[in-house]
Amino acid sequence: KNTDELDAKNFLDEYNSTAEVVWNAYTEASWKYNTDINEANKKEMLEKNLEMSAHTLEYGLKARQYDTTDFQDASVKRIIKKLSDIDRAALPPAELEEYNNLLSNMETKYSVAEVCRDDGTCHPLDPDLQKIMAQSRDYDELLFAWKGWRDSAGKVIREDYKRYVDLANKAATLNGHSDNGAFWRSLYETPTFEADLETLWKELEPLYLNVHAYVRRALYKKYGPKYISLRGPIPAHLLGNMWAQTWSGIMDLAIPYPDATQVDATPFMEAQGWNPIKMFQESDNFFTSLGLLPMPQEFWDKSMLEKPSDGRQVVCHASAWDFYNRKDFRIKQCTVVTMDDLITVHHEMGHVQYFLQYKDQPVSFRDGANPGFHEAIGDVLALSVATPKHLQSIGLLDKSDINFLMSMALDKIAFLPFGYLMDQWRWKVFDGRIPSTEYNKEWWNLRMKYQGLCPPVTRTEDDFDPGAKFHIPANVPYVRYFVSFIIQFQFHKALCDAANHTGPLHTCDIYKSQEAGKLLGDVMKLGFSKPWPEAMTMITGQPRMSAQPLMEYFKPLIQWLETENNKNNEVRGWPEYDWKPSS
Ligand SMILES: C[C@H](NC(=O)O)C(=O)O
Ligand SMILES: [Zn+2]
Repeated sequence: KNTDELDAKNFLDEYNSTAEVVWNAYTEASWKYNTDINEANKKEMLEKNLEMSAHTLEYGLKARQYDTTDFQDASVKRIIKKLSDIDRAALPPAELEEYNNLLSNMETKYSVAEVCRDDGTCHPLDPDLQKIMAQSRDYDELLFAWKGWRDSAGKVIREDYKRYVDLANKAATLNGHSDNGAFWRSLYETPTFEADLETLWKELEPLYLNVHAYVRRALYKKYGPKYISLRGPIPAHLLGNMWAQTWSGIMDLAIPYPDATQVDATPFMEAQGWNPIKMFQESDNFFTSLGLLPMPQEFWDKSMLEKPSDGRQVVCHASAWDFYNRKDFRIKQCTVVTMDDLITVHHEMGHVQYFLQYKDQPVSFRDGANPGFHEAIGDVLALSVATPKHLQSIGLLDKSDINFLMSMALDKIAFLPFGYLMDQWRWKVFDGRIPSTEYNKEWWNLRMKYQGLCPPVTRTEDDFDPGAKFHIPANVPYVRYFVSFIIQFQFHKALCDAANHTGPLHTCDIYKSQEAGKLLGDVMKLGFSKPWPEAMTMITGQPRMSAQPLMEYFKPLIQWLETENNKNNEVRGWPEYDWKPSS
């Protein structure tokens, strides 16, 4: 083994400069394919992917030659350790090619899937089916979109997925992990990670049960006893979202005080002629108001901020892109002018801000402190943007606190069980606790256990409902969003303290606070260079994930919900777990 630290430093310099070139080439090809899905672009992307894996393999094997035990420089040790895990590059060439083809085929099938009516008109997920799921209040039309999407997008990738699991596990074991789920969890560098997540969920479950019971009552009023049991699970297609992962789409049914001013800024955005560019400029303005970095001109020149109207097929799922040349950063989003998408704009801009802040780190450190950090940044700013005070200041609405907190809870609290169950399903698939013969049964067992949902129509193993959620065909881990929805409230509280905010946490708007911006900017500059508990301590003064700030933020609503649900003698949970809606 090579114990020469100077030699290792030179090796890492060579790695860094060659990686920037190879990763940039792949990212450009991947962008081209994602914004113009066709065979030629797919071929180019797959070639560049193989070149990237060849580079990862070459340098990964060299990195493994070093024994860094007695090295002085902690960063050199950290990078050598990270390089030594070569992920899919460990697969034999034929299987690597098969794996990459599987991944691009699954993501493409998802992105081009449509649901067609008897009259021949067909609907893509974005914007058509998403709009139906958020706005329709017709039980059968919702069922048409819900079942149609799962038939068109989920069912068709079930066999691909089975093979993907085998290859992902093979790559993981070749890198010394027990299975691919263990590899994904290793990115958090936290031996007690699973126990920590369960502790957080147990603390937050009572909040979720209160929101679930309250929303079930609202849906009962709308759809009646045929379709809703006040002691049973909720049919999964009635929650205002294709995956029932956030519920603000049915805020009109759940609003506590209908005569207090509306909570949804969408009508105001439309009335004032907002367009996607304006939404991104508004977000950029928020970041610079904190003293954070503005988007570079290249961002405005090269991003795709709307769904193209020239017939190109694109991957509409919103994403932020780092081109690893310290200059080029983009967002790809099929933006619609709604409050919901204004929040998503801030989410994606948070990723780009992180890219900008750590762009001078070595490529191995151009990542979030952990994947949850990366997902949290944009949401932290959105917590300020969504406040009545801030929306007023940008000429949008005003309203009562409970209505506002309910709209936030329908997204932030409703999401927690979904964010938690997605990778519980995948970790069990990867470690064999869920065999392929039970993919769908176990998916719905988890959907029932954590979310208190049931399918509106019978599901079988001919279906593959997890495949109808982007991150499954796209091989994007998901527990990062559960982590993000916890830590974003820790960050929010810390930044509000830095901004000398006084009063209840949910009224805090850090807009224009240079102190808050500096705190956040300094953490983003670290990238992946330090273990995330150090980054957490820099912001919050302590190293752990904690549910306390989220509970503090929602405190006024929790009390209101307890009172309201007790008044209605609501059952918390779904003891009638085998109830089914009439179909
Ligand atoms: C929460 C997650 N966000 C994202 O992919 O950007 C989702 O959309 O499911
Ligand atoms: Zn994200």
